Amino acid sequence: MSTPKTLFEKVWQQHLVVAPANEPSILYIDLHLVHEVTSPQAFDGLRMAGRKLRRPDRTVATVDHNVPTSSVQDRLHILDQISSRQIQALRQNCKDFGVELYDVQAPEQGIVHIIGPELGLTKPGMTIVCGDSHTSTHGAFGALAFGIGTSEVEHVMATQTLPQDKPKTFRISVDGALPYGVTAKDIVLHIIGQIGTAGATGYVVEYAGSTIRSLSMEGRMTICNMSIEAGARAGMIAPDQITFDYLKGRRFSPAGDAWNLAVEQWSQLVTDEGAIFDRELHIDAATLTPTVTWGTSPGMVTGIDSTVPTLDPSASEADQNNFERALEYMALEAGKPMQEIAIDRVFIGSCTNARIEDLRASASVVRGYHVATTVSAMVVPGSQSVKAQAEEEGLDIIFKTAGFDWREPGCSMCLGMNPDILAPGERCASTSNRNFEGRQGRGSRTHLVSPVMAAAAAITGHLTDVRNWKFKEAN
Ligand SMILES: CC(C)[C@H](C(=O)O)[C@@H](O)C(=O)O
Ligand code: SF4
Repeated sequence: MSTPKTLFEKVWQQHLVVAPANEPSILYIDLHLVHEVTSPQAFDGLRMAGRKLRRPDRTVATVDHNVPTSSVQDRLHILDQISSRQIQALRQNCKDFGVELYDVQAPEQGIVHIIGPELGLTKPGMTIVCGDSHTSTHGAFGALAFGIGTSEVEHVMATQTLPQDKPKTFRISVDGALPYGVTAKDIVLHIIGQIGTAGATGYVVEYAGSTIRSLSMEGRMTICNMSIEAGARAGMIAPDQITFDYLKGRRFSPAGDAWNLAVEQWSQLVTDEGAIFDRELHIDAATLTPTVTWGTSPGMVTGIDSTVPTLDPSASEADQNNFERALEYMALEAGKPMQEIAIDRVFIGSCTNARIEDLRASASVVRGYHVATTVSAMVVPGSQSVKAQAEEEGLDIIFKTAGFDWREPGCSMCLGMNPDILAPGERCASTSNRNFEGRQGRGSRTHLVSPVMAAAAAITGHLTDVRNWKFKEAN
């Protein structure tokens, strides 16, 4: 019998072109996703070298980071010069190099990590890269998916391969039923809080266990998305019936006999019994609570029913300094109950939490209520398709009636690269993935939360324990 293998090892081995000793291996890349920010120099490099794209048919581009979300009109006439130039460059490059581009008005447009899965471009067992750190999202399908730098983007464009050092493997098993009010976002925030933002550096994480198995694809994507915030090279979840059901019938999913064959092959993509990981962590789901960040890194988390932590005198000097700096930046005092933190803005969006299920969850909290008078709140669907689906279900009406701004798809307030930013000093409950200093605009203060927690905060005007929420029925 052959040695038991992990899911990662199977995908890795199936894509090895060569594996020379003492040098990085060369991996074949199945799918290359492209957006406007990290591709211009790569295309320029190809142009200067007089090269073509090796596999334009395995390359797909969209615009997400820089597009305004205020109105279709604003997207067609982008005022910001840098954004406008980057998007214009992507249009020209895709034309010159024969790449499919889902432009602002295309029904397929959206955040790159949202459209890959929803179009069925993302498939189990693939290698997927993109010049974007949150490419880890696609690992939820049992793909090996990771972010690459601009020079690597050029390498993949030219050769459809990538030199890679083999990462180590780390299995994080979460078992048991999720307590009421606890979501996939809370699981991943908890994990990052526990292992730290460098806790998975050098590893590919496989999420396993009954809790993970019970999650929808949306929830699994939320978890894999934030793997990078724990430093991981990638996050992966073995494909199963939930994965197959999600993919069936999607535009680029196999159909007919090819579907049955694909499912048969995808079903092999599980970690074999007895396979050895370099590291393992077990989490009991019963210990999880709705989790929120208080500081300026995704690892600075606490339970919503807890308080802003106090300085740990046994921590290293560097950690103590970081801690104090974070409190100062966030304008918080140690010991303050999390639920007493008032917020100015709410952002429901991003590749972490702007899929249809996320919007449904937020809407279920919002239904029948109104946004607090002190709060300005927005919902930014992750893609045109999510937006259309939400509108079909009437979720937009629930949000708009409650006083939320209902926007066009894009990265939006997840990062300050488009007009959706916080004013200096403003505090936001956000469903995104990063709360770094200045992430949502200069001087912005971010609390990372789940979609239901963001919705509850919008209504009450402060961080709120969604476990006590009184849901109102549709009338
Ligand atoms: C702009 C892009 C390169 C960046 C990333 O790599 O993640 C962005 O998507 C982010 O989330 O910070
Ligand atoms: S939504 Fe945010 S995290 Fe995701 S790709 Fe866009 S900027 Fe990056």
